[in-house]
Amino acid sequence: MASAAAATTSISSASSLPPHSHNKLSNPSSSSLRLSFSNSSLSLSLQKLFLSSNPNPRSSTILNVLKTVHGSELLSKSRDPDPLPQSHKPTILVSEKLGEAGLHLLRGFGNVECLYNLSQEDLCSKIAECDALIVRSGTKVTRQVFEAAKGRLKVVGRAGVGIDNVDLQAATEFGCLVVNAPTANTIAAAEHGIALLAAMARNVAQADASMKAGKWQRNKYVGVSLVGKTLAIMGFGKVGSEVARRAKGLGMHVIAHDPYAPADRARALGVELVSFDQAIATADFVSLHMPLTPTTNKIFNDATFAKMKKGVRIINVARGGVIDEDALVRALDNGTVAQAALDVFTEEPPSTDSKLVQHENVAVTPHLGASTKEAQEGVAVEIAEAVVGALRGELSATAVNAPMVPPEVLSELAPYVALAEKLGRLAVQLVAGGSGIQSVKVVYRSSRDPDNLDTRLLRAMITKGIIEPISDAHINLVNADFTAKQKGLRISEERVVVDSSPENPIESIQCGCELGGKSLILCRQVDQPGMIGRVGNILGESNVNVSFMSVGRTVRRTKAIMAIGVDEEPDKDTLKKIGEVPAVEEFVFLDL
Ligand SMILES: NC(=O)C1=CN([C@@H]2O[C@H](COP(=O)(O)OP(=O)(O)OC[C@H]3O[C@@H](n4cnc5c(N)ncnc54)[C@H](O)[C@@H]3O)[C@@H](O)[C@H]2O)C=CC1
Ligand SMILES: O=C(O)C(=O)COP(=O)(O)O
Repeated sequence: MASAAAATTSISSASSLPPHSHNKLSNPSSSSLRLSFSNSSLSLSLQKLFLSSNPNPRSSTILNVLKTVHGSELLSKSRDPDPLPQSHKPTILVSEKLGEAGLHLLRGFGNVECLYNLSQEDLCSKIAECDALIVRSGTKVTRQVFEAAKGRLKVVGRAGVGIDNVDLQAATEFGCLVVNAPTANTIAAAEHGIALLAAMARNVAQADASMKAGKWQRNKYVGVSLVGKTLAIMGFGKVGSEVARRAKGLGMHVIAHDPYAPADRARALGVELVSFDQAIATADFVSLHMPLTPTTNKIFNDATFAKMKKGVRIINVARGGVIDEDALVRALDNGTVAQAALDVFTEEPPSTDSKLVQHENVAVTPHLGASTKEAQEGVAVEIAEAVVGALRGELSATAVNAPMVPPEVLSELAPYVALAEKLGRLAVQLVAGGSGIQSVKVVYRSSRDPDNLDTRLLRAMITKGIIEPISDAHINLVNADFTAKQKGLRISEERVVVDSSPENPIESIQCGCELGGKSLILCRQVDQPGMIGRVGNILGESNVNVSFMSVGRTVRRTKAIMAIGVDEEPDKDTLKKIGEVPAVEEFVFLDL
């Protein structure tokens, strides 16, 4: 835990002091409920209560958070922050070959089991004993795997980039974090792309096979030059950019298509960003570097091959699934595509009689893009660190299904993170007695330009705080949003620019909870025995049914507040009797 800087939270009504409040204080307009945070503990100190009997049924109560310094266990299953008995180390299953440096790191933290080539059935029966699973591209982590884990699996680490072999939706629903290792194999994949490009242009693979078959076919294997040719990079991310940089060095004219890539990054490399159709229509070589997603699935098909320049050459070190392989065979047969160099396939390994693999104008490698010694050691360490961090409950910068926050944003927001969760938790418990919230509005006040304020993490933490007290499921950062949506809870955000020190990324956070169909008596009183009974009796005598009650205090025998949910509105006499209880300083009836 980081050392504590005191922080203040204030609670106030969304509306101005209403005419129906019952206030025994001299200066009602300045009243507020103050909560202070110190280290990870939350203490509540009532100063003045500022309450409203708002005729508007959608009145909201707002918690304002200023700053604090906190550490936090962000990803632990927080009902049980340390679900493993202290004596037991976590079990980490490694289902594909991983570099030794990564294994060493993992062994220093948990019990590591390396079991390669497991069938789905064996994986499903093993997974219930595991806290973490580390895979590469060869293991299918399906919904059945998450179901079979029975809630124990906390993290799946993908030792590489592509996570198309992991069912992310299922992982999220089961609250299982998925992390990957997005940077360590970039250069290896880019170099393999360039190797395939050059080898294809000069028929290296085919000529090699021919010579080994005893032939000397100099005329058959005349190639094409790269210099001056146009290369279209499809997917201008990490690998695509590195391929572009290298291709420029070979004297190629490089264009790229990527709907999400910033133009200035392309410009800096001397690459022109163009539309999909423009890229494929003008390129002599097309190199694929986009992820496999529902949008990119078979994006290269009969229709797209037909738009390509006759005699185009295709390189794929991304994913086999982005190409309709039958369509590629047709395009190779009719000469639309002159050659293809493929590292990846829809089914891996492809069948030995695959027409594509056997095609004389196709060169293939068995998914070797990331397979250099350097990349494999790097990936292993990158994923081991991410998995160990996740098992410790830390936030991961490479989380795939939880808010991914760049390290610099993470360090800047760290003081607010734990507090944001407490804010949500407090809002739901204090305001709604644990239920009945329909929507939540979070307002961030900051001197920053709203586009410069990454609030995904804070939003997720607030959601976790709100959902956990009203859900039976284990809630963590991964499934908080999903569970909120399932409960029909709407969460909206607003960023307000204020004039404050630019050093602080956030001046305040407000969390407003809108309730539906609730009636509430909020009461501030001297903390003394019998208060719950006295107020309860008054309500009981008037046949007013209590739906929930929560009490908080700051200093023993000094000040307390009480929130009482009621099924029906108490009449004036009943409210008067509550006001006449000597220890009650202020109270209000809210029809929300
Ligand atoms: N063959 C191998 O061993 C390896 C394969 N890969 C594959 O390469 C892919 C790219 O890796 P990185 O560059 O590290 O990922 P990245 O995330 O840095 O780049 C992917 C780029 O594709 C873009 N993109 C998304 N949808 C697109 C679309 N419809 N059209 C065009 N562009 C689109 C994204 O905006 C992004 O810029 C990975 O998803 C993985 O599948 C990565 C490493 C090794
Ligand atoms: O990182 C990627 O996306 C890859 O395709 C590498 O896959 P691999 O880890 O070699 O099975």
